Amino acid sequence: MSPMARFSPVPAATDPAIIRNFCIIAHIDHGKSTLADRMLQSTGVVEHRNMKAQYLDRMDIERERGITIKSQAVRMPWELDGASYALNMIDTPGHVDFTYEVSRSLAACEGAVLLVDAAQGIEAQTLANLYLAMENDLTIIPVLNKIDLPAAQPEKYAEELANLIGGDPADVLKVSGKTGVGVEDLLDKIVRDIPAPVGDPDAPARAMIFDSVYDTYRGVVTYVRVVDGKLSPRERIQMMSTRASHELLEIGVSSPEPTPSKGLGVGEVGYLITGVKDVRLSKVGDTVTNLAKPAAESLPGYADAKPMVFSGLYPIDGADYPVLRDALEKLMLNDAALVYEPETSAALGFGFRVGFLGLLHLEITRERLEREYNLDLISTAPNVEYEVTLEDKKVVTVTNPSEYPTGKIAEVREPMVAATILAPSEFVGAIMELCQTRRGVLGGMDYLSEDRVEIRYRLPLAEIVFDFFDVLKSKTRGYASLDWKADGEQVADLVKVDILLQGEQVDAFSSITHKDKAYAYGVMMTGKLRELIPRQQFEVPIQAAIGSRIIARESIRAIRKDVLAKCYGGDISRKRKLLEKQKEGKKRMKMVGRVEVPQEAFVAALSSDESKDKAKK
Ligand SMILES: Nc1nc2c(ncn2[C@@H]2O[C@H](COP(=O)(O)OP(=O)(O)OP(=O)(O)O)[C@@H](O)[C@H]2O)c(=O)[nH]1
Repeated sequence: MSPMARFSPVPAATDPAIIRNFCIIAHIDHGKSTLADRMLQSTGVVEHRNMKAQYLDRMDIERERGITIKSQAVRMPWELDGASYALNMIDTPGHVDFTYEVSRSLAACEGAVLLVDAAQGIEAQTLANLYLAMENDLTIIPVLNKIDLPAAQPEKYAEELANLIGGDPADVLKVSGKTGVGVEDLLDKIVRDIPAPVGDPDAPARAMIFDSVYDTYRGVVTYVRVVDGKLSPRERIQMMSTRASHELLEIGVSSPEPTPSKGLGVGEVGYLITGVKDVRLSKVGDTVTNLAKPAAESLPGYADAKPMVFSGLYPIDGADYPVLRDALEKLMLNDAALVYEPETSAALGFGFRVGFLGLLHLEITRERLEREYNLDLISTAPNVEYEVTLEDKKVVTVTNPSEYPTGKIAEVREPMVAATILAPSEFVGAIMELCQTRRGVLGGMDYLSEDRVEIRYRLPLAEIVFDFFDVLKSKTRGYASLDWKADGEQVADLVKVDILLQGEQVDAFSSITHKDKAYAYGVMMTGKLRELIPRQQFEVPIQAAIGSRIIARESIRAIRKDVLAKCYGGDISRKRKLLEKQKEGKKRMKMVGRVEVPQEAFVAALSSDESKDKAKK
């Protein structure tokens, strides 16, 4: 049968027996978005000529970076053996920073397509996502992708997959999202293997919120999966956690453009709009019910996402502070994982301390602030959250090195992670060496096949969150993959290193590091600043110190800068111009004590190139 013959319009509010809710889970770059796009095409939801590459990734940054951040749900019609079905595909992000978004999407599905690149095999996030899917009791359909690649080894990796989840290697589907080979078979298999949703159509309505997105024109758009009962337009709904009630202005499905419907019944996935402007009023994990006939019990929710990495964000131009505040408020409407509070820095002025899920989340947030709100920002060196117990037993949580207590400290605890690394076995030595230098403790090791090994380490988050992944990649010629999750905390020998300019502490440059690494940080930072700060009219010592102990020192020699030296004629207007220009330049200087530091020096000293490289991966 030609694919055209299988198109049919989106069915209206639906008998649960014909619904299949699924998501695609994969390691980053294994081709999830490409396959999703191909499915949209094969089911006729998006016509070929309207196809923008990666339809589901709506944000520009996502498209540019080729990564998926926010989950979206799309409904697709499909016919099998003469019967019509409605497939709801829920897109999930693949990057380790966004695991919490994956688990939300999984809870809305009955099945998952486990997609593996046929030239790469199983990777760390394949495993992490598979375990999440198994915890949610989803039916798993193993699929090898990119079989069009000359380097593909479908037989070998089908065996690896079958070993991992059980079953026959011959049952592993082989597809190419790029050419479309096997995609229709996959759609058939989704209909056959994934169970239809079950729920009580006559019970009071219960729908689970798995995503909430702020849209400039429509306000908050909430994505729900109906478990019991039915939601209809114009009725009043209630959010079970807050008891807030709203009128349902619109309810519908994305296919892929939002299409209003007469209601959503058992097992259906769609969106609703109530006119609220704040995503926090439509909290992910909350249960929506009917105000007139409310459900007695809410559905199990999700744990809130916990920020892992903190950084100070400051506008380069202090006058932009209110713009930054409003922009953060708007971003938070759309990103429940983002947390922030105002802070001030002697060096950088007014700004915010912002909590992120990881470095990629930080980079994306910063890029959105700069691009969508036209802001120029400085972000301070990212750090993790420490717990400090003082000798008087008081416990202080430190998310900013400048808050590090000065009193007598009994112990400092740092967050730990359980990391899983997958790599060809020839790299085991190099990986273990790297993990040891990062204060890791080996947890175990398993061979997935003869030449591929899974290595588990417990590591301090602070040691892996910045450049670990880049170093790992370079030590394994790009073959290793990494996944990690939070794993408690440990007591560690940590110190705060301060940077002093002419004896004045510059708060933005303070850092909390392990004692053994403090010296290296001091040398690096003082060296960087010596390069970046222009000479002044007096000598400027730059020092790194732990408490009152100096551990590194550089100095900038004195110079007298005479801007008029070049104008020996008597042209007074030219002289005035030069003096004006110098005044302009001064505005962009920050005074640290008596030392003038150009804004750019802060930006350059604080910019970490590693993090940018990492975000691109
Ligand atoms: N040859 C070949 N390349 C493919 C195929 N599917 C995807 N690719 C390429 O693989 C790369 C990654 O594909 P994406 O679809 O962006 O991967 P993804 O898993 O969605 O990535 P994230 O959204 O970041 O998790 C892109 O360069 C695609 O063009 C395929 O079937 N064959």
